[in-house]
Amino acid sequence: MARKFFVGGNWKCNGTIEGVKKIVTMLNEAEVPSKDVVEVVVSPPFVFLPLVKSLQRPDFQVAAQNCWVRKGGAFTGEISAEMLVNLGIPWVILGHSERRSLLNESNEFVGDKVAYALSLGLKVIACIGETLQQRESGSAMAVVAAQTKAIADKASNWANVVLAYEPVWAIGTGKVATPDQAQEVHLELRKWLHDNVGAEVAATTRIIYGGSVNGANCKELAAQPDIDGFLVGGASLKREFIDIIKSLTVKKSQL
Ligand SMILES: O=C[C@H](O)COP(=O)(O)O
Repeated sequence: MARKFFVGGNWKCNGTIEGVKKIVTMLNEAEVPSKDVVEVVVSPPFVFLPLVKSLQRPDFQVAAQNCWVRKGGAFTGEISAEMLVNLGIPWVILGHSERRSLLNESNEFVGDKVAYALSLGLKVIACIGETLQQRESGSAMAVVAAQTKAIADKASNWANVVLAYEPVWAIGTGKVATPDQAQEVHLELRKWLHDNVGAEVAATTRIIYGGSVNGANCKELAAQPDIDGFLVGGASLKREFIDIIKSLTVKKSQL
């Protein structure tokens, strides 16, 4: 089964009502491949989710940027997975490196979150990635394997998981991984899934890349055989996000 190209736009902690409306209008007017070819999911901050969902074109979907690890209740400031389901939000980003590093989310905590969100029927963009220090010390693959294992240990339904490889050193830095660097990790991750979860999951799970993706570098990355799309930060707030949505041409493996 072919893996459908996936492009996520993570707006992070940005936006105003006016700004959000402008981005949605820009995306609504864009000519892009059909949803049978590319799956587009934009992730505004929680407070703008209903607005974006109500204004956005029907072929695009929305994602929350986080949710609580268990059933909601007395957890001031948190948003529960149940609430996302209630609002009809189909996707949630979990384990983003900004949450792992700034809010001390551990591998196990992220694994629990992924499992709980999946158990309620949400689809999950699960983020993993190594720091520069970890890459330079040669432990990049061990780090992403441990992060993936914490998810795999608890995840029930891989059909609803997109794995986002986001090297921390490439996030918001303008320092994108080279297509070869990204492909190398994606291929290793697919092998890890094959050996530890199963051949079917390895063949069908989308592994997307994030970290300084923009309109200029997206095509070469998208041509790599194991890069199944992108999770885009800064550029998802700009017109070039449309170029990224359209970046899938012919895979290197198909040439
Ligand atoms: O979730 C998106 C990533 O953090 C990438 O962000 P960036 O495209 O601004 O580097």
